[in-house]
Amino acid sequence: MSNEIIEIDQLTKKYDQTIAVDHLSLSIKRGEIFGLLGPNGAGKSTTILMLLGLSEPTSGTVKVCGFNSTKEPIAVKKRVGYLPDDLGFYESMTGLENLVYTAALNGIPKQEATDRALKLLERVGLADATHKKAGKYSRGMRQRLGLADVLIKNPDVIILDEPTLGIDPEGVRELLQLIKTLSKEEKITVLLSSHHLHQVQQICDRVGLFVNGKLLAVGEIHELATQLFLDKTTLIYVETSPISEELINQLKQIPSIIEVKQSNQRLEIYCNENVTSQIAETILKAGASLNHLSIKNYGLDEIYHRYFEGRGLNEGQYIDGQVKKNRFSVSPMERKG
Ligand SMILES: Nc1ncnc2c1ncn2[C@@H]1O[C@H](COP(=O)(O)OP(=O)(O)OP(=O)(O)O)[C@@H](O)[C@H]1O
Repeated sequence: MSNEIIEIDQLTKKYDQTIAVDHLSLSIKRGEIFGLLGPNGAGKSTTILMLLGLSEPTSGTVKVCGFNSTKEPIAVKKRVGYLPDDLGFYESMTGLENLVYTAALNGIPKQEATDRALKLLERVGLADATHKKAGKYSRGMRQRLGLADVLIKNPDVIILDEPTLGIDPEGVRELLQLIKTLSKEEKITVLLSSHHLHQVQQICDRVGLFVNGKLLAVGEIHELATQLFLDKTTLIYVETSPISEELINQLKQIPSIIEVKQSNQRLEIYCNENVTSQIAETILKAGASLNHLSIKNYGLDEIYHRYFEGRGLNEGQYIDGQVKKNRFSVSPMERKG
């Protein structure tokens, strides 16, 4: 089997006047954890539905494990586990019974299903709740049961839509760690659709920034910053005095520095690598005092805020006015994390 588990080629979906997905091309490798990140209405759910063979593309193709999702949806469904954001269980059945039921739907013999379900309940930290009714599970427990439920058929790919919705921060950390461990140990490919930048940043190997049906950028987080900000990926804050025109010009001579902005006694220096030592040397040589120096590499929330919320250095890159109105949710707690 090819190393590319998900292959999307020029995928397009139109609903009347709306282009929900617009000539999307993307490949995801076996064992990769890929974050599909985008504001409401970006086209994430539509893409997932086409991947699962539940919605027909207007044009283009999508293949999962080598099978065309549109033409061979049953083969695709056998290999893909999908955890929607509003998963449902039989409330009066226990965790174990729910898993065995799903296994039966997937043609797994009863004894094998029970053995596998018990192992999975242990794996997702629900061993103590094996015989408890699903209706009595907390939100976090339900999500973990959901994960066990998608894993029971031994999928090659799992698609998770906002898997941490409604879970407390500790539960979120545990669930994300569990997803990561499972993916790495079992070589399961994970497609994680989310608004939560910090969570995506914690576990994804690569991220696609999706807006208005198009992928604006795709790559590892540091690559995204480079793609979106044309190399102004590192920001160094300096407090020094006195700040003279001459000092600013000398700093601009350092090769990796792209822009120097001054506000009062503070300089914001945009560059494409860490040049703190050259900056310190230049300031001290100029006879100025160095009071503060710190470096900031961009995480996803800065990437988002700089790119979409008017703080961008390259504001001409806005796709259209709508992009600015959209918001990803970054809770205060996530920002701190
Ligand atoms: N069945 C449908 N009929 C008409 N338009 C639709 C339909 N489903 C989605 N759309 C439109 O397609 C666009 C993409 O929607 P989609 O649900 O894929 O976005 P999303 O990124 O999943 O958003 P969210 O994060 O809110 O779930 C939106 O403009 C939406 O209104």
